[in-house]
Amino acid sequence: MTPIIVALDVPSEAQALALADQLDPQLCRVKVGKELFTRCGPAILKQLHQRDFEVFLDLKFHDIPNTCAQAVLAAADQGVWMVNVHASGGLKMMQTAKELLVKSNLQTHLIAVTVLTSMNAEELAALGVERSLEDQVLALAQMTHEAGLDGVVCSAREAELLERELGRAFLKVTPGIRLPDSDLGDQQRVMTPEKAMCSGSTHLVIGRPITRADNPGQVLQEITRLLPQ
Ligand SMILES: O=c1ccn([C@@H]2O[C@H](COP(=O)(O)O)[C@@H](O)[C@H]2O)c(=O)[nH]1
Repeated sequence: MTPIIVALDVPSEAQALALADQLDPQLCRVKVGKELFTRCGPAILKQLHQRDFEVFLDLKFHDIPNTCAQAVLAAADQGVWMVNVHASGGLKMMQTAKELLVKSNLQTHLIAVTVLTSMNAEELAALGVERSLEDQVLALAQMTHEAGLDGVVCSAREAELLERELGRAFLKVTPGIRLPDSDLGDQQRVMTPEKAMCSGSTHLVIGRPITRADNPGQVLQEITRLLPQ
């Protein structure tokens, strides 16, 4: 199965479906994030499922344990393939969400965001985090693992460390993927698709390098060809 997840960061159902219709569900999954979901609601998930896409609902829940768990359950009830929370919500928040999914017999993958790929070491320090960025990613990933979740969102730069410490089966879902000629935009911890896969990423989240291309379907095919088999 393909490791590529295309981020459909657009403001309307029409734009999201026009993009999806240029992508092959054999070559990618799609990600629905805060912008699209807040504008379109669960209807967009149904439309994407009807087109045979598996969907990562990227709403990054972060709340008290009961509220977070119920939100994760509501997402999983929509039939999404993957949903996420912020690891900084803590062990109990993550455990409660996972337990509710298991009790409800839902197979949706639950992962947790460590440190956003748009952040660098200085910005993390400005939040009062005294550990290095890598140590903070590792500490949050270890907590996520302890809580029984399926994996984390991290940058590809930390994937090798996490594979060494937590194993290959623990998912490393990595945004901040850029082609050599792509604009970085607001991303700071970036890597190319091939290097990310060789560094231990299990899934690549790719937004603008595909969605802002003149021919998104063709760029998806080109990236697929570049990946190690
Ligand atoms: O740490 C994170 C967590 C989530 N994201 C999301 O991934 C995509 C990346 O899009 P690009 O256009 O390829 O930059 C976007 O939807 C983010 O919300 C992230 O970038 N970093």
